[in-house]
Amino acid sequence: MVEFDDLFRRQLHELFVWRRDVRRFRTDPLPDGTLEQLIDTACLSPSVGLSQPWRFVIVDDVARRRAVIDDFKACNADALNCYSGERAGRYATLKLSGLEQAPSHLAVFADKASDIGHGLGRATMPETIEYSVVAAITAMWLAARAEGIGLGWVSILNPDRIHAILDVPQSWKFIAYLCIGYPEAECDQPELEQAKWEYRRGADEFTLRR
Ligand SMILES: Cc1cc2c(cc1C)N(C[C@H](O)[C@H](O)[C@H](O)COP(=O)(O)O)c1[nH]c(=O)[nH]c(=O)c1N2
Repeated sequence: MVEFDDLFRRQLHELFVWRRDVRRFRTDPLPDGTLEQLIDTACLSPSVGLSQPWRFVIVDDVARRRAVIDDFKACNADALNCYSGERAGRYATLKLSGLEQAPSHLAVFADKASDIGHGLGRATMPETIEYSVVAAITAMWLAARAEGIGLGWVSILNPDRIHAILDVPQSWKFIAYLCIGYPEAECDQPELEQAKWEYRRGADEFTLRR
């Protein structure tokens, strides 16, 4: 039996407040085994039917990393074209990935074909496989922050292209490309809020009672 006290609860809250999506990394590598430990922790996450559909690809190969960076640049240029006027100007100033500096790259997929869990819980909602992988990424995000490690989620990518670059099974659906490393700075405010792109709203805006 494990119990958590008030100090732990306060610190856990601070962990939530100080977790950031990080785009600005120091280039020094993580200590050996750190990434594997974070993956171990992520694997403690809930998953539909205990399906454990997360699949992790540690991307060390320089040519594959370069191809991912090129894909990000192309997708980000396309994304910029979707805006006009002042919003476009602001988008152009945003830093939306730390791919060039982050010492570790981790791609995360959902295995749609795995029989682990025997289909429990997903007959009516097959997308719960993807939800389970996102739950694991969130756990990893918090676990990393607790170690002083930053994580940045990059989604401005072409999933088919990432699939080809990383040469993974067809049944794997691309979920996330994560940049991981020590952050240049800590902050309790989202970078997009600092850049006045969007602001964090109160929970009452998103909560209904019925
Ligand atoms: C599914 C998904 C996908 C992305 C993100 C997040 C999530 C959940 N975020 C990070 C996002 O911008 C960030 O979480 C919010 O701005 C809030 O900031 P904090 O995470 O609280 O620092 C993100 N950030 C970024 O710079 N480039 C990106 O491609 C993405 N993609």
